[in-house]
Amino acid sequence: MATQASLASRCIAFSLGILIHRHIFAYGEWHLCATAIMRIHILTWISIYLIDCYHMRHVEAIQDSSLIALCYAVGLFGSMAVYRALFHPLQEYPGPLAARLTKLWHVSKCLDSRNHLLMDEMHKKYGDFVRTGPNELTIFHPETLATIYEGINNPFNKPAWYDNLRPYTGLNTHRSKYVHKHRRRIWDHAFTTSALKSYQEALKSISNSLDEVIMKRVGQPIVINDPFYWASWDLMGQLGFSKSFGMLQGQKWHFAIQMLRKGLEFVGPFTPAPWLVRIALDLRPLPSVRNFLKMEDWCAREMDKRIKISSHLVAWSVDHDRLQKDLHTLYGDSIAIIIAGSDTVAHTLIYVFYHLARDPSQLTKLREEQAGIDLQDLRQLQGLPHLNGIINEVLRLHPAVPTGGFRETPPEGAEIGGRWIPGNTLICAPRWTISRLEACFVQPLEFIPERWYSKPEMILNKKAFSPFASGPYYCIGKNLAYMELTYIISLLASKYDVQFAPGEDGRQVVEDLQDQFTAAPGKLRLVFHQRNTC
Ligand code: HEM
Repeated sequence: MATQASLASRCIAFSLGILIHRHIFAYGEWHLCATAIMRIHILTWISIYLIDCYHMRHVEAIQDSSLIALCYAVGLFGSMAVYRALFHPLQEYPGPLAARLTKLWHVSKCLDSRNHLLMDEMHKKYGDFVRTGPNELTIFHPETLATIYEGINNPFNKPAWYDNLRPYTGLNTHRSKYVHKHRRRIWDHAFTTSALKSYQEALKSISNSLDEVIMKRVGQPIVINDPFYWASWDLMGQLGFSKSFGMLQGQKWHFAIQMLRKGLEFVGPFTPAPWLVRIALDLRPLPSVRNFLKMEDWCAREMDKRIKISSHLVAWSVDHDRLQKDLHTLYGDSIAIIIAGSDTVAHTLIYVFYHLARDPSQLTKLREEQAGIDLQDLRQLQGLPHLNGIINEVLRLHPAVPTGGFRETPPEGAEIGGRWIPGNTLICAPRWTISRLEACFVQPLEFIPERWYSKPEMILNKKAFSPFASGPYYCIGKNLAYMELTYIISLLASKYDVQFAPGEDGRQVVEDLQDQFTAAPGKLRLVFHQRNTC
């Protein structure tokens, strides 16, 4: 009798697993409730065990409840696996079998945060359209970036990944187009031409501090990553919170930024599975997760002190008497300012100087076009073709956001690169591979700044170049980034010769690059020499 009851309960558990998949989990988004779902399942398991304890011995109760849980799991995950492998609308697209079944495949492959290399390998193996998740396509067709981003009324949506900062939501993470449009208008005030002009003084002062740091180490090997990160973070601290982090002055990392950079380490491996990010943030099992949360708190506290770029954002909430209501948005915005504005620029500077050290003729060309130019006049610098060519070529070969910037097709589906993609499919378009396609650039792996001004025939398809994205979510800091890059590169190029440090061959900076949504380059050791102007 007891055996029959146990068998019946296991059959019920198995069927329940299938039903829950087919009628509940197969619809809508569940990532935000991932921790609650996990807890409900564990509690149910414990409850079954306690009920069993009334009419069984302790060991039998454990066995029985575990078998019921196992049958339920087989029903649930079995149903998912059969549907994903055999009946899913993305069925026709090639890709690894494990990737069709679960995103845990992707997580396991990204433990070293080299998603850009993994995706490149997928492209070589499977072609332009690869199924990299149960409901995800990674598309390498040159048209993809333009299709998913461009156009004021672009129908593509931001997917679940952008909920990672919840409850905070910054400009870059609003998924509602309506809310984003409204917040973007407020942000726009901080990036007008006159606002950018008002940031020049801070930029020049921080660039001078950077110059002093390099000057002190002239003739000696220097890991250039540190000063470039310090400079870009100090500037964002100054603009975002009206307070530099003081890293260039102290020549050491600020604790909050150190926490942030350690915290970002968990973004790389967990990026493919937003539900896993949610569980990690709620349960805080890893030091990197705790660091990330500490950094969020720090940003929230600094935002309370507001000013400069932030002052434009805070002023609107104050004027509309909704400061308290907007706090989570303002905290999210402060995280957006410092992460989006600092990591990206430092990354780009590191690769610019990597290329200058590899090919000294680039420095010569930069100096030739500097002749007769007032290096303090940022407008003149922005018109220099070779300088801009170098920046664009670095952004092409080393995009600061190598694979991130995911989108979801609209519910009715969409065409990308001549193929119809079903609705609500997650689309990944890895810039790192697309901007190196032979179909789009002549000698795609070579560093040729001239292709951006005197050799346009070397660009076969400009749509493959989208380092700042485009359309309604394009990078609001693009002009600020060019302003920073042109000024800092010109200043250092005019004063120093640069070469690889003894024993440095430039491989580490490229090979150790980590893709953590924004990218973290490997170490680069350089030697700066004061320029001989005689
Ligand atoms: C080389 C420098 C930079 C690069 C390559 C870059 C790249 C990008 C990209 C690709 C996006 C779109 C991300 C997505 O779709 O999820 C983006 C968005 C954004 N960037 Fe940048 N960025 C740079 C510098 C900056 C700077 C200096 C700031 C200044 C605060 C900034 C602030 C932002 C913000 C706030 C967004 C979100 C815009 C929105 O959703 O409306 N970025 N950036």
